[in-house]
Amino acid sequence: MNTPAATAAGPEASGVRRTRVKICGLTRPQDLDAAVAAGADAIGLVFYPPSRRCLTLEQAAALRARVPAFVGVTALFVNPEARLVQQVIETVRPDLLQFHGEETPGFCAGFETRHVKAFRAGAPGLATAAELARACAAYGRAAGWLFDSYSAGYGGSGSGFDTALLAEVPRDAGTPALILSGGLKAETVGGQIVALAPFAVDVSSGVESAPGIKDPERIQAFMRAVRAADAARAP
Ligand SMILES: O=C(O)c1ccccc1NCC(=O)[C@H](O)[C@H](O)COP(=O)(O)O
Repeated sequence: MNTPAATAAGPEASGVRRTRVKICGLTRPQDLDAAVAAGADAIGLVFYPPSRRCLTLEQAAALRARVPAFVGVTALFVNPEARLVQQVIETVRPDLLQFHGEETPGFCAGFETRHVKAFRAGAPGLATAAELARACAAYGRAAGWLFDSYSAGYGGSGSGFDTALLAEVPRDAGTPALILSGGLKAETVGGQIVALAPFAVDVSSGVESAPGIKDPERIQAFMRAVRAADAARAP
């Protein structure tokens, strides 16, 4: 469960006043349009075959073509072959790669496209705040560190984690952006934003009616909750 525990990083730590939002695991054009219309900053496309949200290159390229200027596209992988990542880069042209598996820092940084490294908070080796902070430090070339829950599978599970584990994650200017994820929904995201001041939040299950099927009303409710929390913590 996501608990808005106090951490070393208070709402002022990042200086962020508008929390960025990524809607992840899109599979249908109408869901993409709904995310863009609701004001999402970025969308995520999954390239992990066991996932019910996994796309073919052709499906992903068709979705990508609908994304307007200034909305980012992120391609998600779990322990991929470099060849798949390269194919996605060439076919889909994502703005960011997002790695959810045990990819090494060198692998993640070995492509011309920048990346986000996802961490499963609470997993063996990432089960204390100090362990999580140490793991982040190894991925200093990432554009962002995304914190997800530790559950069966590698992500998009809809379950949260104890956010006290984020207490030692570096938040200095110039460090990778802190992206909060894992089981967020309209009812809970505001409290997390006020407590943790993440640079961005990332949601999939919490705006779905079924895996891979987004619900426009849940997307809108999620965006409203984020904006209300931003307003609540404005100076
Ligand atoms: O969506 C998937 O099926 C998936 C599979 C493997 C790795 C990552 C995956 N999704 C990641 C995300 O959707 C988000 O980054 C994050 O995990 C949020 O998930 P949720 O708890 O469902 O909001």
